[in-house]
Amino acid sequence: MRGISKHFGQVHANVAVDFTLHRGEIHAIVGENGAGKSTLMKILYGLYQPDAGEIFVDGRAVTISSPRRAMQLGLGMVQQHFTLIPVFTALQNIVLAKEPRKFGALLDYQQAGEQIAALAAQLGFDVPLNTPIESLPIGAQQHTEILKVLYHGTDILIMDEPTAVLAPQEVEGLFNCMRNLKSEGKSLIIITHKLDEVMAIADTVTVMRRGQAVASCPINDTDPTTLAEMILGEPVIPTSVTREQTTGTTPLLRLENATLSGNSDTTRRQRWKKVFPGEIVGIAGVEGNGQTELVQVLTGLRQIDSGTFTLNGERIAHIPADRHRHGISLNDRIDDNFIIGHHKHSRFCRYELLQRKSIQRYALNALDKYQIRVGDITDPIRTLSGGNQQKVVVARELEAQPEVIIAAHPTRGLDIHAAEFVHTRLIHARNRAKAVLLVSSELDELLHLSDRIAVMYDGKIVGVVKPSETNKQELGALMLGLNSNR
Ligand SMILES: Nc1ncnc2c1ncn2[C@@H]1O[C@H](COP(=O)(O)OP(=O)(O)OP(=O)(O)O)[C@@H](O)[C@H]1O
Repeated sequence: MRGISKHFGQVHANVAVDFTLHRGEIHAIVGENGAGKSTLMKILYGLYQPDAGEIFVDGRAVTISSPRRAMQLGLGMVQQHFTLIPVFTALQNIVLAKEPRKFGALLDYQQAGEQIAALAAQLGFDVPLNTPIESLPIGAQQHTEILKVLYHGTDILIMDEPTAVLAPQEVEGLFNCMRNLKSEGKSLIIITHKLDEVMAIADTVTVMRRGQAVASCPINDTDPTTLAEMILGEPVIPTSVTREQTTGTTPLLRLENATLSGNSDTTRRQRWKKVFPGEIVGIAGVEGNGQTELVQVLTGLRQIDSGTFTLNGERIAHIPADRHRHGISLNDRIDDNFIIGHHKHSRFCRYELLQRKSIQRYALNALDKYQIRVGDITDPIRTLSGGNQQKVVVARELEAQPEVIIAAHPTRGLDIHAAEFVHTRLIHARNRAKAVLLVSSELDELLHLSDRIAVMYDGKIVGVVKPSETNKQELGALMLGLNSNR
């Protein structure tokens, strides 16, 4: 890609970007939220047209007018938010738009199924091909996306933050798959905010800052500190927050012997849970072990079948795991998204009328505080980069002075700087005697923030440990149900 530029209104998302990918290379793209990474890749995949610049594939100048054209050129993309059809099976999704036929007209799923099962086995994927996508865990959905892209004959695979939704164990599986594809001569582009992942998987790294590609080098010529500095454009100064001694003794949130029937016939049994004021309780677990249901109960989205659940706080913040479904209203304005759920507050609404000026002032203030860069505050929130959308959710929830904070993967998709900012805010909330329940798939985040970590396995809390008295190995074992004697 040479001299690629793209603007949206006032925002210059890409400014004269040069980007080169070699055959058989894994190339990482890093940069702050809103730096222009997704835009560059969407241009390569034909989702956006550049204002200026040229694209060459195999040395040939090409115009990529649509994803269909991109696919013809051997380009495939797994986007931040999957594009699968929930009610279709994995197999139906994979073959969509390239259905195998026999006798010219009849669909031949069997032949396609065999071919795809062989491909899945080769990559080490375990995808139940005949299950509807909506019933599959997120890791299997991602495998389906990858299989779909490869089934369509991809030489260049683009993945936008593929690890953001994966548990640590699944990340290793994805990396193995990437290495396999590379050894077959395929070329891969991965966008990620995690610099240890860049160091582990990439051959080359390109750094983007404010729409420009500011550096590109072999991975052996750099290190995480240098990369972080290039991303920010200034030396990284770690912030430190003091964890104050807090003394509350009345639990703000308590579950006792609570049971909840799952969607299938499993019974979720929460043995014990209480969160004192001024405490961060981390919830660790491999996805699908009851964390989602726990959050649903705590936020009132589902009722328990038996046992007790008490909540002593009045104001509860909820940072949901799936921001597109539960966190924001994609087609609504950015400023309106800042007050969803608080819109009846006298500050924003009088005589049943929204107070536009006051809402805008509030939103502008939050944008500034959380360093969210936007073109126009009245634009639909879907025009923001993924990380900036997440920042809006976090800002809205934390700025409402909640007493209890239920945060599921609050830093998912955030750059290092923004993630650190959110961590600081959660610790501040804790120091001010708020109760925080933090669900995260990142053990480092849990160990860094939590006062206690509860590990979930098969719908139960199988252990509660203090970060100072445990380590990743022990947590990992508990998460796999191997050691539940604590
Ligand atoms: N469809 C669009 N309409 C308007 N603005 C857009 C659109 N798509 C992207 N932008 C803007 O372009 C800029 C770059 O966004 P982009 O999604 O490329 O960033 P990114 O580096 O991928 O960020 P993140 O790490 O948060 O995903 C942002 O300021 C974003 O708001």
